[in-house]
Formats: sequence, C-alpha cells, structure tokens
Amino acid sequence: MAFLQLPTVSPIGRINSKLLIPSFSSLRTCTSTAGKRIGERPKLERFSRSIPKCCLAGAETEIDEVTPNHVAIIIDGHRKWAKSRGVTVQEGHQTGVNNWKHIISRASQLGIKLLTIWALSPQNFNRSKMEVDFLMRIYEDFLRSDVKELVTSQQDIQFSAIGDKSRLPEYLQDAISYAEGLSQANKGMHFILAVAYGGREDIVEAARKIAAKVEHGILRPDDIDEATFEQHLMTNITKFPSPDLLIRAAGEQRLSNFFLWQLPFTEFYFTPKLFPDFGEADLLDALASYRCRYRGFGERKGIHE
Ligand SMILES: CC(C)=CCC/C(C)=C/CC/C(C)=C/COP(=O)(O)OP(=O)(O)O
Repeated sequence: MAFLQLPTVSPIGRINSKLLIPSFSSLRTCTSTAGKRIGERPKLERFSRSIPKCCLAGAETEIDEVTPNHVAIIIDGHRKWAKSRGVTVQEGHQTGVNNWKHIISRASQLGIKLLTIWALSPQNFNRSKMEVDFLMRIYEDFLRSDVKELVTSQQDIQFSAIGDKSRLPEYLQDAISYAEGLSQANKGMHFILAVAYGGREDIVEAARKIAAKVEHGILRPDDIDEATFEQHLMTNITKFPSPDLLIRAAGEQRLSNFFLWQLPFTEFYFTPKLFPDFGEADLLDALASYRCRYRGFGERKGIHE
C-alpha cells in the first residue's frame, strides 16, 4: 500500500516530525497490515482495540490531533431494546438515559470540546403522550442529578439546551435553567442537550429572525451570507456549530430532521448497537473510525483539520 508522507506541526507543540496517512486509493478498505505503532503512546492505547490496521500504520501523531471537537449523537433503539428483553419501553428509555452521564464524562476526558445529544424532535410530540411525558420526567431527573454532578465536578462541564423550549413542560424548562445556571462559569467540555429540536425548525426560525432584522433595517438582504445565517441558528451558542462526527445508534441511516444546516462536512458513524447498550467502548469505536477518515471539506485540504 502506498503512503503519502506529509510534514506536520502539532498544534500543541508536541511530537510529530512526520505524519503518514494511507494514500487515497487505499482508504476504502482499511485492511493494510503494513507498519506498526511506534513507541509507547498511552493515549493511542485507549483506541487500540478497534483502530483499523491502516490507521496504526506509521501513525506518528498524537491522538489529540484527530479528536473531533464536536461529536453529536442520535440516540435510537430504546423500543427495540425493550422488546428484545421483554421489558417496558420506559425501562428502555431509562437505561438509555442512565448511559448519558458516562458517555459525557468519557467524552470530556478524551478531549472532545462539545458533545450534543439529541433527545427529542418536534415530530416526537406526536408519539404516545404517556411515553412523551415519561421522557420529560426522566430528562428532568437527569438534569437535576447527573448534570448537576457533572457540572459541579472537576471536569467543569458546561451545559446548555437547544430546541423549542416553549414546547416543554414548565418543570423541565426550570430544570434546564437550573442546570444552565449551575454551569454558567464553567470552562470544560460543553454538553448540549437538543430537546424539542428540529433541523428544519431551526432553519425556519433563523430565517424568521433575519427577516425581522431586514424589516427593521438592521440588515440589508445583500448582507445575508452563510455566516449571517449561522449566527441565527440555535447552534450559534458554541464556536463549534458543525459536528465533526455524528453517531447514530440502532442501525438506522438517516438524519430524521436533526442538524440539517450543520452537517455538510460531518463524518457519519452508524452503529447497529441499540442506544441502551451504547457505552464508552462504543464511543471509542466511533472515534477510532473517525480517526481513519479523510476529510477533504470539498477542497481536499487534508485530514482532520
Ligand atoms: C416516544 C418518544 C417521544 C420517543 C423519542 C425517541 C427518542 C428518544 C428520540 C431522540 C432522538 C431522535 C429524535 C431520534 C430520531 O428518531 P425518530 O424515531 O424520531 O425518527 P425516525 O422515525 O426517522 O427514526
């Protein structure tokens, strides 16, 4: 297999005289057995259980350079999980939510800067009221216990929620404000809960806000460009609005009205794992897969920029 040899500079000034990446023609299969890991790299070790061999070949780079800034997760498969175990759907949802804390904490330890979990779409309000109400209650519990613990821990995690909060019951809105307030001064990884969030709704709302500014003479139509539009989306609360990596659980390979503007160059990772079974090891698998991707951004700029 051929390799491209590129001079690299570590953004944090550590190792890296050279970074060897598989040449474009070899990227599809990731099956090369060429090369070995060089030296002791404890950070790389954490990923070694599932890194395709081509990614290990000659990879003289710190893991930080290939850690996505923003990871987004579409949780799915709670019903299937419950059915396969002969337990209630509620138990499926609860088991899924119980996993969030561990995933968030691990993501923070791994150097991810922003983690978004999509917990409810506007369309989901058309599901059974009993199930929706149950979700609202367990999300409230999650915010008042797990998120409280995360944002007051040494990990210093920031918390925000995005979505149409007016559609949420007051007790959940209060719990969101409570958790956001607690984390206000934090500087660690940002955890965003997307709840009652829809991609199309986000875009429509942004267009409405921009139209209002035009109406009031604050903006001229000619001033509207991609940056202006992005500033009016709900993801404007972060400097990493576009996920580098999107994970969807439970085998479905669609967006279901999640981030629509934000994903043009995002890497997708679909896993058959049902979300209640999704844990830290699955997050590592997704990151290992990401590490192997060639990100061209339509310009073939390079990897993982
Ligand atoms: C009862 C109830 C409110 C369940 C919510 C399920 C849940 C936890 C959704 C969170 C993430 C989400 C919107 C996934 C998309 O699947 P989708 O099932 O919304 O979309 P799809 O039909 O395209 O798979």
